[in-house]
Amino acid sequence: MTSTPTSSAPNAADPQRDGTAEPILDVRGLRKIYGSGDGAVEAIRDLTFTIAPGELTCIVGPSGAGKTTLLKCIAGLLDVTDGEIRLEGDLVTGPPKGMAIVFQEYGRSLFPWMTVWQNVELPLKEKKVPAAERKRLVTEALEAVGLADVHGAHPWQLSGGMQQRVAIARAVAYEPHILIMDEPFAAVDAQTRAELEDLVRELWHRLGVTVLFVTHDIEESVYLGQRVLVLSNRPTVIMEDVRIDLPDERDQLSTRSTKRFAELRAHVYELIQQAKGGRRPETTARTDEAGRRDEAV
Ligand SMILES: Nc1ncnc2c1ncn2[C@@H]1O[C@H](COP(=O)(O)OP(=O)(O)OP(=O)(O)O)[C@@H](O)[C@H]1O
Repeated sequence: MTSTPTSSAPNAADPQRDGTAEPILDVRGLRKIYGSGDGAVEAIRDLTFTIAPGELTCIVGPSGAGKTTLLKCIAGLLDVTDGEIRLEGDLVTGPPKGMAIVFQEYGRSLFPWMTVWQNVELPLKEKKVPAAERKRLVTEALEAVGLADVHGAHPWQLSGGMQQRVAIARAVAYEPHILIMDEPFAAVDAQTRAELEDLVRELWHRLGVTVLFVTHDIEESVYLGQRVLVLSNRPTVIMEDVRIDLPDERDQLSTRSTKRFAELRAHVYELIQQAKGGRRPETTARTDEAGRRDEAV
């Protein structure tokens, strides 16, 4: 296994690691089994991690590892089988107020009959934000994602990348405490993807929002994150919590061409390969209800 030092060059916002902040998100002993009996599928076996306020954390794992299941549990869209999830100290039992989610399928998450402005404004109306405040929030959000001049267009008149910017504007206008992004750039071309990655880092810096970003793309996770949580194969546990000790100022060209970037990418890649091959960390043994030790291989 590639050895990767994880304690040098602290990044800008890293209060959790030095113990100065209460976690905004606290996932403890999370287990999720779909169905029951012979047809039961154990998607997540045992996940425990915390996210500090203001952190930008990426999650990667092999296909089918349980990434979407984890996000759905965090978003209160799925009941957990065991364990608990707390957001800002409160147990998650349904969609939490301080959370916004950006999905991969922007085409399905925007309403085609509404203008860009109306799409961004909609959750604010549902939140009963007064009209003047809505106008300010929508204006600022559209400016932040570079779409102020197309506010009257409909989503289908925009490129895929622009539509995803609308979805991001809608999320940030909501002023979430935590922004969850589920493979948001999987469906756009490489150049647009790079622009959107930089947009996420810029908004994260500017707004101070906590970001949890799920991706299939190892390079993307290293470029974006302060941490990368690498998940094992199903039933999921954490393979490693990798600290991304790259400088906070990142640039698509220079950052990606550094030696450290290459080392971190290789390390995460190797972990994923090991996960695909069935390796699991030694600490994933779990005792089931009958008291039997269920050793991970
Ligand atoms: N509703 C469901 N009922 C039964 N099994 C399910 C259900 N949803 C997901 N699963 C199973 O749980 C496991 C994890 O699925 P999940 O979609 O969370 O993985 P993922 O890591 O997001 O996958 P991908 O990377 O391919 O998007 C998979 O084996 C999947 O088949």
